[in-house]
Order: sequence, then C-alpha cells, then structure tokens
Amino acid sequence: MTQVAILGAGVMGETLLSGLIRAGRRTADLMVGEKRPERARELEERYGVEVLGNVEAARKADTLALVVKPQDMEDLLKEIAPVVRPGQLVVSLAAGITTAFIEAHLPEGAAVVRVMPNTPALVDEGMAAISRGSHCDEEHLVEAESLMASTGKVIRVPERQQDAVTAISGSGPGYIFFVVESMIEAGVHLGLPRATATELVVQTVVGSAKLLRETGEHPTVLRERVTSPAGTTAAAIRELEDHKVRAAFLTAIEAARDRSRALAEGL
Ligand SMILES: NC(=O)C1=CN([C@@H]2O[C@H](COP(=O)(O)OP(=O)(O)OC[C@H]3O[C@@H](n4cnc5c(N)ncnc54)[C@H](O)[C@@H]3O)[C@@H](O)[C@H]2O)C=CC1
Ligand SMILES: O=C(O)[C@@H]1CCC=N1
Repeated sequence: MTQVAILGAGVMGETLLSGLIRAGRRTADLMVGEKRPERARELEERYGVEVLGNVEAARKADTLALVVKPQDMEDLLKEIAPVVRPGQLVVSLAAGITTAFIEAHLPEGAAVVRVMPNTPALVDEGMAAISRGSHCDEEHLVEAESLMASTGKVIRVPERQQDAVTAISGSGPGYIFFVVESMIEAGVHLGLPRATATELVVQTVVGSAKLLRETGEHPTVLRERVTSPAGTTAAAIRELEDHKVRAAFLTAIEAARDRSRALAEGL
C-alpha cells in the first residue's frame, strides 16, 4: 500500500489523517511530520501514527501531503527538497500556493498536485478540487483523488480556477457557520432559549442542504416553495435584499479570491 506522509498536522492535516484512517488505510502506511512537539505527541497518542522529521518522512513515503500554512510552505519545501524524488507525488493543500511555486522549489520531475479541501472532510462530507502540476500523469491524479476521496467528494479543475474554488468551497463552511451563528442569535433576540434556537437552525441547515442535494432542484425553485404570497419568508427576504446581502456575498467572495491570489505572492 502507498505510504503517505502528512507534513503539517494542524486542523486540515489531522482532518486528512483521520479521514484516511476511517477509509481503511493502515496507520503503518501513514506518517506525520509536525513542527510542534506537543501536537506531534497528541497525534501519536490519538491515532497511533508515527511522527517523524520532515526529511525522514519525505524520504520514506511514496506520497507527500503538504498541509502547512501558505506562509510556511517555502521553508518546508527547502527542507524536503534534497530528498524529494522525480515522479514522487507531492500534494499541496495550501491556499494560494501554485504548483509552479512548489515545482520551482523541488527537484525537476516531482509530481505536484494542488488541492483545495474543506473542513466538512472531518465528517466525510468534504469538497476537494484538484489541479495537476506540470509533471503529473493520470496515475498521479488518480492517487491524489483517492487520497481526497477518503473524506468526501473530489473534482478536477484547471489550476487557474483554484483561487475561486478556495473562495467558494475552501472558505465556504466559514460563511455557512456565520449565517448559522447569525440565525441563532436572531432566535435568541426573539426570545427562544439558545439551545432551542441552535437545534432549530442546525437541523434547518442540514435539511436544506439535503433537499438541495437530493432533489437537484435549483435553489431559486426551492426558495420559491418556502415563500408563500404575502407570507413570512417574503417579508424576511425583502429585508435581506434591502440590506444587500446578495451583494455582500459577492464582494466577500471576491475578497477571499483576492486573498488567495495574494497568498501566492507571500503577502
Ligand atoms: N482550515 C481550513 O479550513 C483549510 C485549510 N487549508 C489549508 O491547509 C493548510 C493548513 O491549514 P490549517 O490546518 O488550518 O492550519 P494549522 O495552523 O492548524 O496547521 C498547520 C500545522 O503545520 C505545522 N507546521 C508549520 N510549519 C511546519 C513545518 N515546517 N513542518 C511541519 N509542520 C509544520 C504547524 O505546527 C501546524 O500544526 C493551509 O495552507 C490552509 O490554506 C485549506 C482548506 C481549508
Ligand atoms: O482561511 C484560509 O486561508 C483557509 C483556506 C481555505 C479555508 N481556510
């Protein structure tokens, strides 16, 4: 079985690690490189996985998953470059960082794949988009897909779309949680106990998401079905439109896309 090293085991690194284990990969085929010793110990205890230095892990593994922050990527690449082999699959999950940047720091021929995952991967409902670097063949892409499929859905996109993908599905859970927080707070303002408001909102979001996925209907159609003439939903949506919530989503998502581009420049 392919040996996978996860270098950088914070929120997303652990999400990938736990997903691979849930998907049936043996811990003997997995290893972790993590800078913070206390975090490394935590993961060793929680998953029984071996924690090694980055160089040793990169040497031992067939596939490397780079899951450090974009700002830490250059240092990590410089550290592992001496042991990375031509044809070795190097999957980066970092926002903004291009395959060209990674390739420029690694020996010629490293098979780089850029991935944008998201945190629902923790419950196997992740959405990941993958893009090939210049030395990837179909086999590399299939292996990267299989890595990410352990935590949810995977699609292939051209790399030029990755900043937009990051702004939509990478950061997307953050927007949904923001909406959820806002609705719970509104329920509390209307006098509902916080626990009641939370239960109502969470189930409403899960139910709405399931309805979207299972019916395949356009969200406008589903919204129209909720909106009775001169009813409560119409009254609420009029306020959302008056407060330009739709426009706010557009500018917010543009800001995330621009931030992803800036991360590529080390800003
Ligand atoms: N959190 C999220 O929702 C998503 C994160 N990402 C990407 O995943 C990457 C990691 O993000 P998070 O997990 O949220 O950050 P995090 O800060 O939780 O984890 C990063 C980990 O890398 C470790 N680290 C830093 N330098 C290292 C090095 N040289 N060697 C080994 N370990 C090192 C840190 O100690 C930390 O545990 C980022 O590039 C981010 O853009 C992508 C999609 C979603
Ligand atoms: O906020 C971030 O930069 C990372 C990338 C996408 C989601 N979280």
